[in-house]
Amino acid sequence: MAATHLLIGAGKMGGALLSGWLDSGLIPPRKIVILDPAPGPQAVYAIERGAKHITDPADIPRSVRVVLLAVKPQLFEKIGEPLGAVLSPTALIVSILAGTSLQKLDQAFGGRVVIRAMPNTPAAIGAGISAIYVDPNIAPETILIAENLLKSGGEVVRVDSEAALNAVTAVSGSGPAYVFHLVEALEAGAKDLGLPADVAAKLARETVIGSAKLLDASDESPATLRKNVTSPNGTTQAALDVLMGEMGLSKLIIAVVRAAFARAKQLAE
Ligand SMILES: NC(=O)C1=CN([C@@H]2O[C@H](COP(=O)(O)OP(=O)(O)OC[C@H]3O[C@@H](n4cnc5c(N)ncnc54)[C@H](O)[C@@H]3O)[C@@H](O)[C@H]2O)C=CC1
Ligand SMILES: O=C(O)[C@@H]1CCC=N1
Repeated sequence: MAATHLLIGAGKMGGALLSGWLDSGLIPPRKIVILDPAPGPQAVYAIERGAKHITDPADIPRSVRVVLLAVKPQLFEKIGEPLGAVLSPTALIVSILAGTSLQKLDQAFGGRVVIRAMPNTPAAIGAGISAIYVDPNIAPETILIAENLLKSGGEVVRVDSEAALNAVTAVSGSGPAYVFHLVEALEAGAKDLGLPADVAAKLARETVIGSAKLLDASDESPATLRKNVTSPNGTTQAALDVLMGEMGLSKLIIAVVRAAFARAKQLAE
């Protein structure tokens, strides 16, 4: 069975998407080639099941038709053009690199169809959200191939400008880190009140997991679910007076996503 799909960079995000391909049965392992000098655990699992592992771009099979590019943006500067020289001229390139513009990608992969996407790590368990931007001239069947690569990791939305991908990166690409830090912060708050470390960690973790599951299962908005916790003049009200006050979380999160957005734009320069 000739390999058709190439993953370049099988680290945290490339590996997460690779897990989705295998778990959903979208691509059989024998059709996958992994180019990475130090593949992560999901890639090792795929290689054990028949995916081909290479470390030299010269070994990329000519049969490869679809490429998922998932190396660090800084590395792309070095390996982009050499890759362009060896890939099939008809290969479709899907790039998940933060802030790496289509213009830069086209310089390396000129003549090939290139689609930019921004996934997130919950894709590893099929609970991700990805956004893609596609040039309006790209054929629907080609777009479908790119969407399917991401759909095995969760939901996919389309944005209508390349610039919007930098905002997506700041919100959902980096977003899981904000939520995990919320767990860390809640744990710190629990310890500050004198709870034992193991109890603090469990309370924080299960509160975030349970709230996310409730949000997922409920038809109510996040605002209604928040109000459902809040008794007039009760404890939650006292907390929300701080959380939603003058220097509250909304202002902080707006500053947070703006910082990520600025960095994504900087990477594109
Ligand atoms: N981690 C995340 O949550 C997300 C990451 N991204 C994007 O995904 C890309 C990868 O990020 P991570 O997976 O976090 O990084 P990572 O460092 O976990 O993975 C990068 C992989 O590239 C490999 N690599 C190094 N040199 C290579 C070479 N010459 N050829 C092929 N592979 C090589 C490394 O061994 C590593 O396995 C970045 O461009 C990032 O912007 C996008 C969305 C979310
Ligand atoms: O931190 C980063 O640059 C990448 C992009 C989105 C999540 N991780």
